[in-house]
Amino acid sequence: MKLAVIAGDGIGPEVVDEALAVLRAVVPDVETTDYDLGARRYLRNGELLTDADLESLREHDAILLGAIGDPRTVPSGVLERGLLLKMRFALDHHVNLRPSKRYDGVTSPLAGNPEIDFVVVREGTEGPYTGNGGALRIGTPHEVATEVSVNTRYGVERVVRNAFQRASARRKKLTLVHKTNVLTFAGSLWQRTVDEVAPEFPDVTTDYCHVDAATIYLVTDPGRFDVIVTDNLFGDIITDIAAAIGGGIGLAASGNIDATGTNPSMFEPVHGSAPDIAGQNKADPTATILSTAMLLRHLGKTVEAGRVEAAVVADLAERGDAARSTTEVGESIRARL
Ligand SMILES: NC(=O)c1ccc[n+]([C@@H]2O[C@H](COP(=O)([O-])OP(=O)(O)OC[C@H]3O[C@@H](n4cnc5c(N)ncnc54)[C@H](O)[C@@H]3O)[C@@H](O)[C@H]2O)c1
Ligand SMILES: CC(C)[C@H](C(=O)O)[C@@H](O)C(=O)O
Ligand SMILES: [Mg+2]
Repeated sequence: MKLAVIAGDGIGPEVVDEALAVLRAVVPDVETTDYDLGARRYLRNGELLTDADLESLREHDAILLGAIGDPRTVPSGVLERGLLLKMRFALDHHVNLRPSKRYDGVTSPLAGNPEIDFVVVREGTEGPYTGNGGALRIGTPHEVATEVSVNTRYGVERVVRNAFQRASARRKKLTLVHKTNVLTFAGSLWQRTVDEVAPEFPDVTTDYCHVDAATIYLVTDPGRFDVIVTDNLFGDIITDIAAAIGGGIGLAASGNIDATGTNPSMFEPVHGSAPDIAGQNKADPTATILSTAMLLRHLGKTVEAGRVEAAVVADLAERGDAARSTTEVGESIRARL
């Protein structure tokens, strides 16, 4: 198994260290290649993600990433767009898979500590993320900025079909989250695509929620969701809510998947570089460890993935509220493998 490792910025290296130690314990012969990508390299030589980096990343079975972005030293968007999004787009990571699950022993901030178990299939290569737009008369009172959302039938259909497949393998309910009452061009394309793919999955019930209402239901009635399919930006926003209700951003894992298998998929925590706690051994590495389990499962290493998940589940069941350091959590999970 050849794994590319991008520790990245802020807490990235801290959480990735713990995840790699877990991974090495279950797959001792994993071959890793470290990539110096992120703020340090950008500030040193201006490089973000070169063609050579991409070519080399493609030689791996999968990519593990910590976090990208260092708002204290690099202007917002430079690393996020020029590196992270460039990689997701270049490697055609169209399925951004973000499960939300409240594990036993974890307390949700929601009243009654409800069971939470749904998956967001976030489109990963289109929407308002494509960089299609611009600004005129910058800095003047007449400045105009546009950020165009790109939605193609091809791009929407492939994630919708992927989401149906996942729903069919789960509780058989698919909810489209969008804003069809206002974003009528894109909304119509998404809704029609869901309606047209639905007959291929007669066992799956479909539902629709405007994204604003979805934020209500996520905190009042998360049990109504099984699989959510949504666009890139709505998916970004609701998966931070999904992380929070599931017990915290430190537990939320994700996969950026090229479902065709042409390019290596990339696994990373949902959270960012958390500059407020970076370098303090405070970040929870659980999200990155669970992302590693997703990576193993994606590569067909189901036994190893199951071992990692079981160790995390056992640790969470007994974790309690006492604050633990990054390294303590990592050690505790490894001890339970
Ligand atoms: N995929 C990524 O690499 C990714 C994702 C989100 C944000 N970012 C970038 O990260 C930087 C910081 O962004 P932000 O502050 O909006 O979001 P963030 O996710 O980094 O932090 C939000 C809050 O969550 C906390 N947090 C995050 N991860 C945690 C963990 N593992 N354990 C405990 N607490 C944790 C932080 O301390 C902070 O209070 C920005 O540059 C942003 O663009 C990158
Ligand atoms: C850093 C940013 C580009 C990224 C996104 O918006 O996809 C992040 O917020 C995430 O959720 O992975
Ligand atoms: Mg986000």
